[in-house]
Order: sequence, then C-alpha cells, then structure tokens
Amino acid sequence: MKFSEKILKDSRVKKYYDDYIAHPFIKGLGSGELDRKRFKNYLIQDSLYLKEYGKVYAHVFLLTNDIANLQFLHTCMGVVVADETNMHTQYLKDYDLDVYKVDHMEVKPENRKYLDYMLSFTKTGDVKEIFISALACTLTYEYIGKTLQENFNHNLQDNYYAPWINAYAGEDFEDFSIKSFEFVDSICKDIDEKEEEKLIQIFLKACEYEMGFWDMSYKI
Ligand SMILES: Cc1ncc(CN)c(N)n1
Repeated sequence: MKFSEKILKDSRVKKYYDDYIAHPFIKGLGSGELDRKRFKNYLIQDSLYLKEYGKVYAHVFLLTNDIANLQFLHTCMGVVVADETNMHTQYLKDYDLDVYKVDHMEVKPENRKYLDYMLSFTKTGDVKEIFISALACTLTYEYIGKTLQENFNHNLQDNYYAPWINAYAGEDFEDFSIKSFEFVDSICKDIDEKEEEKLIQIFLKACEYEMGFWDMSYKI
C-alpha cells in the first residue's frame, strides 16, 4: 500500500476528519448560518497564516533538484499565496479589508503555534518531515469542502460561504491534493515502518493544530 493510502486509512486521522465535520464553525459554513464576525476572524487569521504557510513550500522548493518536483512546488506556492489568498481578498472586501491591511494585524497564538510547528521542520531540512507537516492543511480542507458540498448541496446557491466550499471541493483543489499525494509517495517510497509512524505522528499533530485553528476562529 502506498504511504498516502496509509495516511488516509489511519483511524486516528479519520477521527479528526469526523470531528471537523461536527465542528460548529464548519457546520455553520455548510448551513450558511455561521456568524459573519466569526468568519471575519477566520479570514484575518487565515490570510496571515497563508503567507507564512507558503514559505513552508518555499523551503521544500529550495531542497529540491528535479524540474518536475520544482514545478509542482511552484504550484503549491501559487495555490497558497495567489489562489487561496485571492479568494480571501474577495471575502475581505465585505468587511472593508484587504490582505494588505490584514498583513499588519496580530497573529493569534493558536495560529502562531501551528505555523511555528511547520516551520520548525524547515530547520531539520528533511523534505519528508517538512512536506508532511504541511499536508494536513491541504487534505483536511479538501475533505471538508467535498463533505460540505455533498451534505448541503440542496441550499448552496443562497449560501454566503458557497465560494469557500466550492473552492475546496473543486477540481483544481482536488488536482492539487492528488499531486501532493504523488509527491509524498515519491519522497516516501523507501521508508520503513518506524519512519512511517514518525511521519504519521507529524501529520496527526498538524491535524490537531487544524482543529485548534477552527476553535480559535469560532471563538470571538
Ligand atoms: C489553517 C488552514 N489550513 C488549511 C488551509 C487550506 N490550505 C488553510 N487555508 N488554512
């Protein structure tokens, strides 16, 4: 079995996925009833998150030598600092904000800790560890987007959060997620069980930080 399949089949990972779908912030996105103040809080923190998250991929880029993977890592940075950030820019207009104004705002501790966790692996220089620490970000959002699209399909046209849901449930993000898995499988093809478990622990810790991010966003 490929390592990416092992990650997805892991019962500890599945538990996080179920808990995200039950989270009030995520349920509110699906129903459209999430308080906009909470979403504003999320947008600000996530805009701050994305610009530093992009640097995690930039570190992997620097440690990579073959052109195919360099192209993929260039895409990763583009998804984060262009595509996702541009979506936030659209929403931020509703709050009389833009990413440049947000740039100088305070990074909340839950956000900072998650970023510092991922950035800590850039110091070890191990591509597998760095990339796996960043992977939960992509995979959990794809899962959340797709699940919300499936569960709330009947009322999405009037849902303020539909552009957010559709972006993460869409083909472009799915393609990004598939390519992320292919990259993981290529860099992890020779690892033993012990290293697999070490990397799964990193993935699980990132899942925990993702949950902390939803809690932080909901709390105002
Ligand atoms: C905190 C967080 N995690 C994941 C994603 C999706 N890239 C995001 N925008 N923000």
